[in-house]
Amino acid sequence: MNFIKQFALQASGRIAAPPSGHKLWATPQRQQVVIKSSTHSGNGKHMANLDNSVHSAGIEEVHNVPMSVIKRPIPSVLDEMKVQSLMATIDAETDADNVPPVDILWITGSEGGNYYFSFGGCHRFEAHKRLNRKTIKAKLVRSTLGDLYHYMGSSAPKYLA
Ligand SMILES: Nc1ncnc2c1ncn2[C@@H]1O[C@H](COP(=O)(O)OP(=O)(O)OP(=O)(O)O)[C@@H](O)[C@H]1O
Repeated sequence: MNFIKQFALQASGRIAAPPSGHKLWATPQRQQVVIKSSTHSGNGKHMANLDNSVHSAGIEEVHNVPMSVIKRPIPSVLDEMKVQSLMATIDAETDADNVPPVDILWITGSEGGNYYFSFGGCHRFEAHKRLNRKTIKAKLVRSTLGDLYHYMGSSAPKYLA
């Protein structure tokens, strides 16, 4: 746990905190998953230049985040054709890098647990889910409960522990 706390403490501001390479993830349930991160896509293209949201514009590091740790509190309204099209793109190994990483809000709870919230990227998320992908490419946007309130209003949790 000290190792994980080190990551959390080092992180400040809207940056992807962990260094490149393997990262040990902890969920509130204390599950631990080793995943890989990189600043480059598989074919060497620099992902940061492909599609930056306003939230992740300054973040270059891309992580393979386990789908199972991502909370999506707001149901998606989906365009079925777009989901199907994205599934085909993601499934075609050579085209997969055309799909940019989603943004994930990373919040550290008051007792040190890590929480990963996602609001946009509805079609990319759904496509990964239907393809039974275990992970999704994402940029981690260091966030607070205040940021969560911005998305969820009074439905936002008052604390995360
Ligand atoms: N076959 C495809 N269909 C749709 N988008 C694709 C496809 N291949 C690559 N992309 C890229 O994937 C990204 C999809 O992002 P987009 O904002 O359109 O949807 P989303 O974020 O997944 O869902 P939403 O905007 O509804 O939350 C775009 O950058 C788009 O260029």
